[in-house]
Amino acid sequence: MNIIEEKWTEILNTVKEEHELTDVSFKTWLLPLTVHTVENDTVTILVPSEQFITYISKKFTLPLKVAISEITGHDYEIAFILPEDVKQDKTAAPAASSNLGNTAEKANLNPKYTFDTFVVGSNNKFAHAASLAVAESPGEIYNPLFLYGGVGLGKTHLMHSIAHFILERDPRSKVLYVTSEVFTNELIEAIRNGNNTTMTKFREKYRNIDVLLIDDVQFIIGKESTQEEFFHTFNALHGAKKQIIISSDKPPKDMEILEDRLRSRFEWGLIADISSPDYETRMAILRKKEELDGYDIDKEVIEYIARNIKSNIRELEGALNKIMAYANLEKREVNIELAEKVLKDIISPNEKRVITPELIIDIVAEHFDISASDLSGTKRNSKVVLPRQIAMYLCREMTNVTLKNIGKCLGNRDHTTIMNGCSKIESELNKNNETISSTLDILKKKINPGK
Ligand SMILES: Nc1ncnc2c1ncn2[C@@H]1O[C@H](COP(=O)(O)OP(=O)(O)OP(=O)(O)O)[C@@H](O)[C@H]1O
Repeated sequence: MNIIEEKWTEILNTVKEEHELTDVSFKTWLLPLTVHTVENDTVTILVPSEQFITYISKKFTLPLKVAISEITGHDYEIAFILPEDVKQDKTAAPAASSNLGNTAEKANLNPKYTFDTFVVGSNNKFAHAASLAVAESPGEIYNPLFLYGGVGLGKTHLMHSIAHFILERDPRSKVLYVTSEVFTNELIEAIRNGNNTTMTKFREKYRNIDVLLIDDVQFIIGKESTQEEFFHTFNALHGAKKQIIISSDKPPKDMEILEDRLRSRFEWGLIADISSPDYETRMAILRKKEELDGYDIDKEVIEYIARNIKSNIRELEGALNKIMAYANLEKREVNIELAEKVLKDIISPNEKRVITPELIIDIVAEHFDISASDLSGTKRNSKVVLPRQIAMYLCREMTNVTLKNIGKCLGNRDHTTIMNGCSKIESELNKNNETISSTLDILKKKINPGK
């Protein structure tokens, strides 16, 4: 064993300390690196993944060189090699330092969605590494970063993680996270006001930032003026080397009615997908949630959930929450019998999603960032009234449940209240209220992703 191999752990730890790498960066980039050869004063380092050799070489060549020199007292050149090129001795480009943005503003982020709480599995390994690379060097390497995957698989969680990471490193950075729904609604509002000031304000908000994260971009596709405005926003930010991160339910090539000029822009940077988690990842996610929420649950119960809920992590977490809520309410022990009882509506034998008022209420509440009990409660402020009417409307549209029973699920309201709520939404739709209609489209898709 040569001195570099002998001191490899110390070298990596020195890079970590001197460059203040977080544990997640250290684990993702440095720990997987191993010494391949040391010859002619060159250390060749084996990088396990092809996708990130450019990033690793750009980011870590110099720090590794310095750490090696400090620890061994001797200067070495650094080269990188991939497993498939081991015999061909292919090397990568030298390093450059990174440089983050400046001035202030905090985005609207969920504090729980960070890299630390994100479980990495084979389904999201690439998307996670791509997100971390962008978080570490916004605007520099992969621009835009386009994340895609099915409903509830962690796209939003990753986007928020990137935003938190950037803001933690540089609190002055202007980071803005919005759903495409918010972008569309603000644009509709600005156009509706019909004066230049509101449009100028809208443009200032979206173009005068360092990092724009736009979630669920599929919902702006086909909306002409939103697409047009987004195109110009994209160009302005990209041209100024500002980072853009986009999420969608499918890759740009499969977005049928996407304009070609936007499609090609979406494909400029890096496209990374998230697929459904395998059993081990589902177990790890449930374990993580158990740890974060301070639960102590029987392994059998966790395994039961992981075995039966396969394609949506939101549902996976929802199942655990439901069991815990039920156990608390009924003061019952959390065991497999309880899990089977509580989850019987979710876990149907043919795995078809059963659309119930409870499911609709949960999804509407989450969408509007309020609790399900707010929806069925008696509060009458603007934050809950519209979501409640929307929940009533969707329950009637998407289930065969009677008005009376919908009323029961929504805090024992009588059937005329439900009818009135539905009529309010219908009359908005008749007035071509685009905001409500796009919100309903999004919610229907969340409730019934297969449709
Ligand atoms: N790998 C993961 N580790 C831990 N939690 C995860 C992971 N992936 C998803 N989750 C959790 O699952 C839930 C749903 O994830 P998220 O909202 O990010 O999905 P999404 O892909 O954006 O869904 P949608 O298509 O509906 O917008 C969140 O509570 C999130 O924290």
